[in-house]
Amino acid sequence: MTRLSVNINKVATIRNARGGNNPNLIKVAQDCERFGAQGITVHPRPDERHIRYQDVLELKEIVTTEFNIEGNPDERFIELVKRVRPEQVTLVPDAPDAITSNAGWDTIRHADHLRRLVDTFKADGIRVSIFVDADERMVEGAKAVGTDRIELYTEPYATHFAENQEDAIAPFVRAAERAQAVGLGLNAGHDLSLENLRYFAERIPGLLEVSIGHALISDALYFGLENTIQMYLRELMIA
Ligand SMILES: CC(=O)[C@@H](O)[C@H](O)COP(=O)(O)O
Ligand SMILES: NCC(=O)COP(=O)(O)O
Repeated sequence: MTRLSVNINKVATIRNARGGNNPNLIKVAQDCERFGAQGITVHPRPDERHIRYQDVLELKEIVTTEFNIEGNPDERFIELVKRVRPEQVTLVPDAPDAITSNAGWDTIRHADHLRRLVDTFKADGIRVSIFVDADERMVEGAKAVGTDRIELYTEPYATHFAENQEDAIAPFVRAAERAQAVGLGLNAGHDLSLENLRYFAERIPGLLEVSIGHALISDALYFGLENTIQMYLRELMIA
């Protein structure tokens, strides 16, 4: 079964627009869980433009499903994650000024750095996932540094899905098969949506978790949060 982790970055974006506490991030996280989400994902960025470091500390107190913290492992991020000890940390190679995540790690070039990070988080009992492109060499590189899981960066899939679904999914199937062959757990995320999720989940072997934020929170404007989470869960309920 593929689990749904709701990324609540965009809820914090709206809250921060007015400087107050509306919408209340803590309540939204609790409601996501109540409505069926099997995890909560946040991606604190150095400029705290949406999730603040303080949010992560407060969320740790109330999240009862899987808490997944994503981000670029700079010193502040490492310290935060080790303090919070979420179920999972996802390492993402974001430039500080990137509008959003736009690539996976080069797991071969950065092998030593990644190995040290994996070791430090695993020593605290935190499951580690490494964000990678759908490239079998990068999957093998991730395995070599000792990570528990990888997260496939799905933006290229989402972009090409409208033109040619089979071509869009093909590298992701190959990467997933490689992950299975080498014994890596598999997550996926970025730009997954009601349009492209079922096709992806039906074809990707061993898909353990998807984290979805931008499209899901946007859909919630039209369908409401509870309905929207149920709609995404239905897309994942496949034989
Ligand atoms: C790691 C990843 O794929 C991203 O999707 C990220 O979590 C989204 O970040 P923003 O919400 O800042 O675009
Ligand atoms: N890891 C991906 C994630 O958390 C959400 O990405 P998006 O759905 O906001 O593109």
